[in-house]
Amino acid sequence: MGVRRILDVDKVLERQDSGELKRRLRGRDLIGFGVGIIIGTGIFTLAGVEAKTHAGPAVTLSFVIGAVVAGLAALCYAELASSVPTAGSAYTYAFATLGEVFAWIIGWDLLLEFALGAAVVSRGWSGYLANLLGLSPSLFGEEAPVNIGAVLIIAVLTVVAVVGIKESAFLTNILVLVKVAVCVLILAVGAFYVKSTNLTPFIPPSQPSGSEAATLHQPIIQAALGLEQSVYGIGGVLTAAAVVFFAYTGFEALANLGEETVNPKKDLKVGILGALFVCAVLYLGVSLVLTGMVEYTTIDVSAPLASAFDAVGEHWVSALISLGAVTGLTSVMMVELVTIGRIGFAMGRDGLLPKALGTTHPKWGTPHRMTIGGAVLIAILAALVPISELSDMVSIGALSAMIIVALAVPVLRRKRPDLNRSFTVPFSPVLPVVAALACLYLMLNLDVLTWIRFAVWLAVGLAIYFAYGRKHSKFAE
Ligand SMILES: NC(=[NH2+])NCCC[C@H](N)C(=O)O
Repeated sequence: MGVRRILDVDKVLERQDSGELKRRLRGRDLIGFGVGIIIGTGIFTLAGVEAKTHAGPAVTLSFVIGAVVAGLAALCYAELASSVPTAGSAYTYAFATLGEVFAWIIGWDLLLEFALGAAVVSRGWSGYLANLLGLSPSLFGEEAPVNIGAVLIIAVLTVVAVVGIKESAFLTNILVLVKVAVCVLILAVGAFYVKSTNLTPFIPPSQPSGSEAATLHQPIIQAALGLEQSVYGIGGVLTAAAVVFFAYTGFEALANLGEETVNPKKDLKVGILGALFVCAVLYLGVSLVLTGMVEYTTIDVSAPLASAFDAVGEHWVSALISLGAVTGLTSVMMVELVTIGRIGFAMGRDGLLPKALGTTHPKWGTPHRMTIGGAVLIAILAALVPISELSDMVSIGALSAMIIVALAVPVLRRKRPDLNRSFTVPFSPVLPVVAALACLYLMLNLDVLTWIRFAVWLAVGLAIYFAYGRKHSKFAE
């Protein structure tokens, strides 16, 4: 009993027609949402930071590794999202394959990923805006006791998310056009300033890291095996790959839009794989241009791309980059808020969260209670806590959900061979297992402190499940 409560896939499919959420999204909107949440701080900041500190010019290789792992996971998401379209994504897939307690843990994990994603990005947004408009750092900067900028942007975007999915898609599409244009501009202008001397040696030789990092800040695999700490070399490229993986996370949000897509069987797979592909191409280009323009040891980590263009006298490009970053981060938060609403809605509908959260607004057709509730928590967090360094928590959350999703692919094929699958991962079960192992490997390259925080989060989640969800679940009735 209990642990083995499994949600019947046919029940999930029946809900397709419940009409609680409104089917208003087309393929173009999904690509917009996908690119909207994917391109953000990862490419604007982390690429430069990791080139300087871990990988040198080979940070482009780290982005290739990240793209391959994200691509494998995306194939698995594409299969499940197009065969079992739902607002719950990984949470629902886990419910249909592994059972309720796993579903709860994954749902809890996704809430962490998307809430922290929004909170971390809102603080970054506030800082960029302050730079762009010369606003006071005591209200908008990291040192602000209450980060007003972060709260304001979350509040505004929450209104849009509540009013409608079509409105959210419209705003996201516009923001995405601006940020993609800025990325293309970086490539077009930057290409003229690439010097091959900056790119050689492409993989700087491995060297002992100057300072011994405290155990808490070592990759858990290094700490566990007592490996010597070093930077650059192949090891540095892999460490950087785990960090820049953050840049690819977020595409999973599309799998939460299955009940709002006009033609989910066709459009979800195209959206997930298409958005990731577009972003990967841009990332590889931008990271190559950045490391080709600036000698990696001299990268300015506070604004790597903008200062690279300032250094060559192209100040107009650097101004547009700041604009691209602000619009880019706005769309990331927009999609995070939309997604939080759907995940909590799906969990509330099953009774694992309060049932009131699992309802939609009669007029707007959005999960308004969960969206507003989630946004309030995000705003409080972003206002008061300097959480910028928590981006690794977002990655660990995304990676662990990806592992479950990858494993759910072969499990669901065995349980329900009859399902109408409009897309299938090639070479299952080999490819899904490789995907899961690759995600696990990147997780092991995240630091000890991130693992401890993650374990605490999951423990709190389990406690809540046994105190609340287990009794209130629809399956307990
Ligand atoms: N839910 C998430 N994974 N959110 C984080 C998205 C981060 C985005 N990929 C970036 O580079 O800024």
